[in-house]
Amino acid sequence: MTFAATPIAFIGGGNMASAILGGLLREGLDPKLVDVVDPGAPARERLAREFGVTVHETAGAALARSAIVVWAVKPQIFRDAARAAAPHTSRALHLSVAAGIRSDSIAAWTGSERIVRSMPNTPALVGLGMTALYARSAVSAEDRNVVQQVLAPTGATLWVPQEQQLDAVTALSGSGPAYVFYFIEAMTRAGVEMGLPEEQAQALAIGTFRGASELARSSQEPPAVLRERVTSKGGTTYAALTSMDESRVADHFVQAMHAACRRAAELGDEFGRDAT
Ligand SMILES: NC(=O)C1=CN([C@@H]2O[C@H](COP(=O)(O)OP(=O)(O)OC[C@H]3O[C@@H](n4cnc5c(N)ncnc54)[C@H](O)[C@@H]3O)[C@@H](O)[C@H]2O)C=CC1
Ligand SMILES: O=C(O)[C@@H]1CCC=N1
Repeated sequence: MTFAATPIAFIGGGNMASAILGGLLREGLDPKLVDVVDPGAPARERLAREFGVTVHETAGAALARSAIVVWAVKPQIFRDAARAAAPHTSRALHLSVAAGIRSDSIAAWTGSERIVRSMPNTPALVGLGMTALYARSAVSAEDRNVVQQVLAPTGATLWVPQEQQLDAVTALSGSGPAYVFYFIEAMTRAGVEMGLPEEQAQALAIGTFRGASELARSSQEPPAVLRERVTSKGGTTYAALTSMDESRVADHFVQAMHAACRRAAELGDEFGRDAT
């Protein structure tokens, strides 16, 4: 199966659906093969206008043609959305992007075992996403290959062997772009406080993240060595990092990510199969 000729449905047409769909259409998927279900009129209008796909207010028989169903709804409404779509999607390969919702729940709601859970991130919008994938045992090598093709236009993919590891991925790369934006905001604020115009401070902060990321990615050295190379003894970086260590910034940051990981697991409990 080549994805360019594969009918595909999206349940939920928001940020993540748009990122994946946009990538697929850029790579040559025919928009006539795409159905999107979203009860939100503005989302439907935007998807039809931007992508030329077929939009539906509710799930129905039109979904029966789809070989792949991408679940891109919030965890809180996954169960209701799944119950509405399940009668029409029993033959499909299911790909979920929802945080926390376990594949046991998705299997119970859809009546299917062909389920891949994924955790993408929003840089998928510019083709630089990081997506981790977990497949249930019923998923064939060919299905895995199809999922990788579907996500390839959004960036890099990797498989994790244990479903629980997706909670860690969620805390790391799923939520991670928000941490980077948080640091960009803080660095910009500091630049302004120290006398720079906001526009320049923000450009310097964004460019620094971009350059440092590329350096870390392309270098043979680990990030700790690259950090040490910036840090002259008794110099400015040393002053900043000493202040961060005194405030235990790294410890607090690690704790914050544990909170995100715990929340991912809680979402699975709160909104999963056994939730009341
Ligand atoms: N935004 C992010 O950075 C990431 C989000 N995710 C996951 O992706 C999923 C979707 O998140 P976003 O796209 O950011 O949310 P979003 O709010 O942009 O999109 C969700 C869409 O679902 C629609 N919807 C509501 N009820 C529905 C129903 N019954 N049937 C079909 N569609 C319905 C909404 O109208 C909305 O357009 C979530 O489960 C989230 O955990 C995963 C990785 C990163
Ligand atoms: O904040 C969230 O719950 C979702 C999952 C990862 C990024 N956004």
